[in-house]
Amino acid sequence: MAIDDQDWKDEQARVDDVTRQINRKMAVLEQEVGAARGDVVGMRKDFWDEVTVNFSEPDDVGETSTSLRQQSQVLTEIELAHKRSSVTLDKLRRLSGSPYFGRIDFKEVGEPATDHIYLGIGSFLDDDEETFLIYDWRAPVSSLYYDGAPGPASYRTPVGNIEGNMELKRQFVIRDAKIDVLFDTGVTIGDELLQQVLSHTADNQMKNIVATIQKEQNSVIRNDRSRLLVVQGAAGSGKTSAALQRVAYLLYRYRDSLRADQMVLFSPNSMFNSYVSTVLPELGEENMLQTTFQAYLERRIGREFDLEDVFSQMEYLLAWKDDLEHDARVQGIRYKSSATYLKAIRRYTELLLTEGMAFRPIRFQGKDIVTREQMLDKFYGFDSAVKLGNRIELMRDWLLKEVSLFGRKERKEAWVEEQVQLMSTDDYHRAYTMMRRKQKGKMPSFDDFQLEAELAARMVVNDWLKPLRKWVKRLRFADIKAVYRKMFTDEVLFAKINNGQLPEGWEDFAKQTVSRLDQGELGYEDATPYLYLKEQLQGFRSNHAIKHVIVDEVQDYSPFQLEFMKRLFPRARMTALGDLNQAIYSHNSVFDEEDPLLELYGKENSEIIRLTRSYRSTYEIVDFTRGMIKGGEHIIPFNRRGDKPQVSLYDDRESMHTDIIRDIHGLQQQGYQYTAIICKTESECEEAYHMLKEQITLRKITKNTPAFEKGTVIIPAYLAKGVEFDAVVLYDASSQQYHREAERKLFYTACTRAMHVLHLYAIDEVTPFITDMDADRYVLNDHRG
Ligand SMILES: Nc1ncnc2c1ncn2[C@@H]1O[C@H](COP(=O)(O)OP(=O)(O)OP(=O)(O)O)[C@@H](O)[C@H]1O
Repeated sequence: MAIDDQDWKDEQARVDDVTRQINRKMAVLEQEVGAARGDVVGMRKDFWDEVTVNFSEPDDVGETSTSLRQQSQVLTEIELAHKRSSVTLDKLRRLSGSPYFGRIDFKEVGEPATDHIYLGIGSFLDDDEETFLIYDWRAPVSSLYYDGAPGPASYRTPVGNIEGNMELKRQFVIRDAKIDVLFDTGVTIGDELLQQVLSHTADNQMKNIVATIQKEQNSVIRNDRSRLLVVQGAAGSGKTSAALQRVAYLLYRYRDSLRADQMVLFSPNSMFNSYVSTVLPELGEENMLQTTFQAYLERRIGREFDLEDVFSQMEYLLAWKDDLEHDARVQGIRYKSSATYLKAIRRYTELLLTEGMAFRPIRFQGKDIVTREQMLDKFYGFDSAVKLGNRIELMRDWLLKEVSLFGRKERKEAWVEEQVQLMSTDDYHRAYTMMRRKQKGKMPSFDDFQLEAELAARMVVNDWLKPLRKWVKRLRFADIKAVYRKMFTDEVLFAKINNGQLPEGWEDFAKQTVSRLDQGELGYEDATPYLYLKEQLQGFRSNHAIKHVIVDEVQDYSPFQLEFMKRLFPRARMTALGDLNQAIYSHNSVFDEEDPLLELYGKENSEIIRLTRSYRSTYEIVDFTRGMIKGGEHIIPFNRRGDKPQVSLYDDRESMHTDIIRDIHGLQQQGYQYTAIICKTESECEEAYHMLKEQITLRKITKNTPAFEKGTVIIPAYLAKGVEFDAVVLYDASSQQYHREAERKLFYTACTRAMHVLHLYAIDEVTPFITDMDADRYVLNDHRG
């Protein structure tokens, strides 16, 4: 809706006024912060002058500690005030150039006047601290802006619903305190503004979207009812964005009881972690904890095995060979990621209460301290009601005692005497000091030589037994690897724990599992089950401090892994975001079957929100990509226009490379700063990189790349998950590379990374994922002879 000149002038006058007030407040705060900083530094320096330190009499000691406590309290208060002022100052700095982005006029039922509510990324009060000149976008009243249209409207507050009438909804773009764009709008947050925002080029970090949050995204952000919130959304529908604004919202809404370090985000890889890490600080909030599931597995079992990571597994599976070994591995992966396997392991642990446990004997220099049989006798000698975890703990205490008894006897052995002779002067001095301490100042006597030698022997034995004790304390005597391995060597046992039957392909994948274990390796598909079994035996390690877990790209998790996470964070609520069409791994996905995710906390505690509008890519790119997946017609492209994707076909690789190089140069000239050449695998990236790197400046992205940076990159499709580029050049979209159904989602994921330009190159024949769709969704350039 057009705004008349007077309106524009009035609004600019208000911007000027608010900015003036912000700047004034900033000047005051800057002084305060400077002074407080001086106070803290001064206090720290003078700390000891201000307190009376006297330890000579008991009364003085009391007085001294009170004085110390008071001083440190004063210091803490000053520091806290300093921190608060710094945070406010940061917020004001962010507001000063662009104080707000929206306005609503709302007349509450029963109130005489209409309120003019201006929304920004933080709130700001006038000098009297009474009137809100700017409301925080997360305040209850702000939801009107995102959800309502002019007319009767209401919003929820902690004390109930407020009804009224929205008389106006206005949007602004303010830069350097000058209004650039101003218009009134209807239901949705103006398409015009979205057009502007979305036509910008990519950035090396994700941006906040608070000015243009859409209604359905707002329902994700403000949902605080369910234990589990599942967000299923198309590629580019704003799942990650909504999740991050949701964290900011929750931190605001529950600011008295929720801190950023009580929330954790599970990301698909570490590059993604860096990509999203600026959104919350931009919104004035501290970052939540960020990790990957892989990093967690590494930490828990990376020392026990040569642990395969999910990307290496992916490389193996994509280097597809039509052989039995490959098929068996896929069958194994599917089974091992299922909830059925989880139940089988539970049954197995029940059986272990009566038989089948495996132990490593406790030995020292070839001598048995406790044999395997003795350990089994002890383990199965406990009352049957004692749980596995408790038994292992009791075993640990018993074994430590046995090691001590053994050590005492060992002191008289000849090797100990030899070691005593070899002791360094320092060590001997240690033994001597220990002896004097025992004697409590008595005069040395003739027997002391005897005692000194005994203590030296004790020291030697203790030092030598230290690693063994540590090993016992870490419960390494429970041979979890053997217990896990046994499942795959005993088919009767396996059938028994698996509903009386062997899963399909068991013989083959069991052999593979055993062979890898014997080489000290653990496949990615075995990692979580192994850890689960380990925890069943040794007790679960759970994190009670975390109150909220956000799982991005949740389709990449198996039901097994999600169950595991639920146990890992027993007190947490979960937000799970994903897209069925981007489930690129071979394992079962939590999105595979009939919403197994909803079983996790029970349907009554779960809610699902679907996002169908796609914002990242132009209309033409979305129209093309949705043509390659089932149900694609439900994805609604945002109406930002661009060129149709170009598909170029060649006879040979050399001509294809020549054109790719020309294409990249052209894209650079057009000002696109983020361009990706996306390959299927890392090995394909490697080959292409060598062919292209002389002619274009190219950076190779691998699973170890920590941060997303500007320029032209070459990247395997599975690592491009979650991020976006101005232009995507899809390297080798030929039918030879992409034709198996299992590759469809990977191909889709790669293509949906493009914001403005999508160019695909192929040799001989184009993938059926493209040729099966209407030819008018793309432009074909056939360069074959
Ligand atoms: N309401 C919005 N206003 C402005 N930009 C938006 C909005 N929603 C999404 N976007 C933009 O769309 C792009 C895609 O968003 P995001 O990465 O959050 O989507 P996603 O659903 O997680 O995507 P994918 O599953 O494909 O990784 C981002 O550039 C984001 O800034």
